[in-house]
Amino acid sequence: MGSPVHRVSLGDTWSRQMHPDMESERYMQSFDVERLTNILDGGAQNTALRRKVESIIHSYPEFSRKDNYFMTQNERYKAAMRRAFHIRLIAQRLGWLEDGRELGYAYRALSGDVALNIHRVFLKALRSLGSEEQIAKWDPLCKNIQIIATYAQTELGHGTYLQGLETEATYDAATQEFVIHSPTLTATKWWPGDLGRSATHALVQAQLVCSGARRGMHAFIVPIRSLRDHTPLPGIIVGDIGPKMDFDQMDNGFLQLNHVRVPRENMLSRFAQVLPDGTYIKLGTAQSNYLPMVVVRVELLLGEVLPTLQKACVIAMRYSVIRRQSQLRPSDPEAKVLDYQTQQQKLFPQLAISYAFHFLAVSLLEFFQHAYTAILNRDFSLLPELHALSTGMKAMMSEFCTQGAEICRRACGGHGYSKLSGLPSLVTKLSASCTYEGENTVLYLQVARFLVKSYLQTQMSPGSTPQRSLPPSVAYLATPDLARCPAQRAADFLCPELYTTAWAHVAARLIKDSVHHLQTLTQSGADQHEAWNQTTVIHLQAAKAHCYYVTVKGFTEALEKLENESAIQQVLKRLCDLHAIHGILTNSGDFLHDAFLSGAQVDMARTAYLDLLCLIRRTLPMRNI
Ligand SMILES: CCCCCCCCCC(=O)SCCNC(=O)CCNC(=O)[C@H](O)C(C)(C)COP(=O)(O)OP(=O)(O)OC[C@H]1O[C@@H](n2cnc3c(N)ncnc32)[C@H](O)[C@@H]1OP(=O)(O)O
Ligand SMILES: Cc1cc2nc3c(=O)[nH]c(=O)nc-3n(C[C@H](O)[C@H](O)[C@H](O)COP(=O)(O)OP(=O)(O)OC[C@H]3O[C@@H](n4cnc5c(N)ncnc54)[C@H](O)[C@@H]3O)c2cc1C
Repeated sequence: MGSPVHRVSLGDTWSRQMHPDMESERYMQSFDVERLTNILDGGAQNTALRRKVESIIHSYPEFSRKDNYFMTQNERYKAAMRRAFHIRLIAQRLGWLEDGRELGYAYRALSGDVALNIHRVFLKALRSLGSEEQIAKWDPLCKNIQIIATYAQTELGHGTYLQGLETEATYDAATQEFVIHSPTLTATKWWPGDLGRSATHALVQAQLVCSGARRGMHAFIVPIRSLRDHTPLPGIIVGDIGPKMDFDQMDNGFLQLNHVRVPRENMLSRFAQVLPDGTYIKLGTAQSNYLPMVVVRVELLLGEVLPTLQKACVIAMRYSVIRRQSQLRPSDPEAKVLDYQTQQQKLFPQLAISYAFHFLAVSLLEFFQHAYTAILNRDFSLLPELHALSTGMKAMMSEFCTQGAEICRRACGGHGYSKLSGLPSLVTKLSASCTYEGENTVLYLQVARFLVKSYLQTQMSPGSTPQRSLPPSVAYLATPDLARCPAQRAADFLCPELYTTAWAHVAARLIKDSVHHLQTLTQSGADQHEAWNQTTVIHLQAAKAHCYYVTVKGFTEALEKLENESAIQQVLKRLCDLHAIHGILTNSGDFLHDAFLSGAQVDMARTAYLDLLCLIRRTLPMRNI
C-alpha cells in the first residue's frame, strides 16, 4: 500500500463538527423524516434492525474501507476476502440467515465491497435449477464455505447470445458421466466473478449433448480446484482476466475445460433430467435454465444498483448545501449552490427517480416472489411478464442510475473528481451494471419483443382465438386512449392521472408505430429477422417509453397507499410529479409528435416543473440526507 499523504482522519477536530449550513438545513423539515425512513425500510422494526446491523458492521476495523483508494488491486482483493469470511463468522455467531435481512443490510453497508459475490449468485442458481437432492447436497457446502463456487456462463466469444455458447457437456452412458469441454479458444469461460483465484467449483452453463441430440444450455457443477491445495484440477486451465474499470475487489476469471468428467448427478435437474441410459426428460421450457438471470436481475435492483444512486444523491446534496459559490445578488453573501435553479435541475430529478425506482423495485420484488414460487413448481404462466419486467427494470435502472450518479459527480465540481468524494467509484461501479446480468440494449429488446406480442394480442379480431387478458403491466394497450391532453394550465400537470395517461399514450403510440414498421417491412417481402433488425431502433424507443411509464405508474400507486401519511405523501408527490414531468420535457418530441401535447402545453409542463424545483428546495428535508 502506497504511503498515504496526510489524510483527513476522524481525529481531526473539524472533521467531526456539523457544518452550520448543514445544521440549518436539517431543521427545515415539513414531515416526520423518521417515519419516511420506516416506510422506505418496510417498517420501523426493519429500520431498527438495519441500524443495529450497520452499527455492528461499522464497529469492526476489519470492515473499514478508509484505505480503499490507496490500495493495489491485490490488496483490495485480499481485504474483500477477509471481509467475506469475517461477515460469515459474525452471521454464524449472531444467527443471521444467508438470505435474511441482516446479511442484506450488512452487504449494503459495505457497498458490496466483499468478495464471493458470485458465490452467492451460484447459490441462487443452485436453488433455482437444482433438484431438492442437489440443493440438499451442495447448499450446506456453500453456506459453510467448504467450497467456493462461481457462475460460469459467459464465454470469450459469447455473453449475450446463449444459444451460441460453445462449451459442451456430452453424456457418456457407459460411465454415466458428462464430459465438459471447451472446444475452441472462444469457448473459454471469461468474466465469471470469484473465478480468477477463489473458486473451487463452477456452475458451468454448457450445451448439453445426449442421445445424439443437442439440448441447449444446461447447468453443470464442475470441480475446478483442489480442496486440498487449491491447485487447478486435471483438465482445468484457470486464472484472472486482469485489470478492469472497477470491481478491483472481485477476481473475475477465465476457465478452459479439457474433457473434464463429472457424474450424471452434477447436471442441475429441476427442469430437465438425463436418465442413466441417456434418455433426456424435459420438465420445463426451453428457457428454464435462464431462470437464475431473472432472479439476479430482480435482486440486483434493491441490493446493488439503487443504493449506489442513493449514495450519490446524498453526497451531492450535502455538498450542495454547504458549498457556497458566487452571489445570487451583488450585495448578497455567496450563495449555496443548491439555491441555483440549474443545480436543482441537476439533482432533484435524481432524487425523484431514486424514489420512483425504490417503490417500483419493491413491487417488482413482491411480484417476483409470487411468480418464482409458481415457476419452481413448473407453472410458467407468469414468466413472460416477469421476464419483461425484470429485463426492462434492470436495463432502465442501471442506465438511469449510472447517468444519475455521473450527474451527481459533476454537480460537485472539482471535488466530484476526487476519489475521496466517493463519487467516481460509484459511477465506475454502476457502469458495470449496464453490462453484467444482461447488456442493456439486449434486455430492452427483450421488452420490445414482449410489447409487440402484447400489442398484436389486442389487434386480434374478437371472434378469433379467445383473447387471454393482457398482463397487467401492458393493460394500457387495451384501454381507450385520449387523442389530446386535456391540460389547460400548468397546475394540471401536477395531476398523477393526467401525466400517467400521457405516458401511457406515448408508450402505446410508439409500440403501435414499431409494430407498423415491422409489418410494413415483412409485407414488402423482408424476412421477419431482417425486418426485426431494421426496426430495432424504433422498438428500443418504444421499450424505453414503456419502462418510463411503468416507473411513473408504480410511483403514483405507491403514493395512493400513503393516504394515512399526508405530510409524507405530499412531499413524495412533488417528487413523483417532478419525475413524470422531467421525462415529458426530456422526451417532449414524443408527446408533440401526434399533437397529444401542444407547444403551449409543453410550456405549461415546464412552468409546473420549474415551480416544483423551487417548492422542493424549500421543503426538501436534509435530515435524511
Ligand atoms: C456487488 C456486485 C454484484 C455483481 C453481480 C454481477 C453478476 C453478473 C453475472 C452475469 O453477468 S451472468 C451472465 C449474464 N448473461 C446474460 O444475461 C445473457 C443475456 N442473454 C440472454 O438472456 C438470452 O441470450 C437472450 C434473452 C438475449 C436471448 O434468448 P434466446 O437466445 O433464448 O432467444 P430469444 O430472444 O428468441 O428468446 C426466446 C424466448 O425465450 C424468452 N426468454 C428469453 N430469456 C428468458 C428468460 N431469462 N426467462 C424467461 N424467458 C426468456 C423470450 O422472451 C422468448 O419468448 P417468446 O418466444 O415467447 O417471445
Ligand atoms: C463486472 C462484470 C461482472 C461479470 N460477472 C459475470 C459472471 O459472474 N458470470 C458470467 O457468466 N458473466 C459475467 N459477466 C459477463 C456479462 O454477463 C456479459 O459481459 C454480458 O452478458 C454482455 O455480454 P458480452 O460481454 O458478450 O457483450 P456482447 O453481447 O458482445 O455486447 C456487445 C455489443 O453488442 C450488442 N449486441 C449483442 N447482441 C445483440 C443483439 N442480439 N441485438 C442487438 N445488439 C446486440 C450489445 O448491445 C452491445 O452493444 C460479467 C461482466 C462484467 C462487466
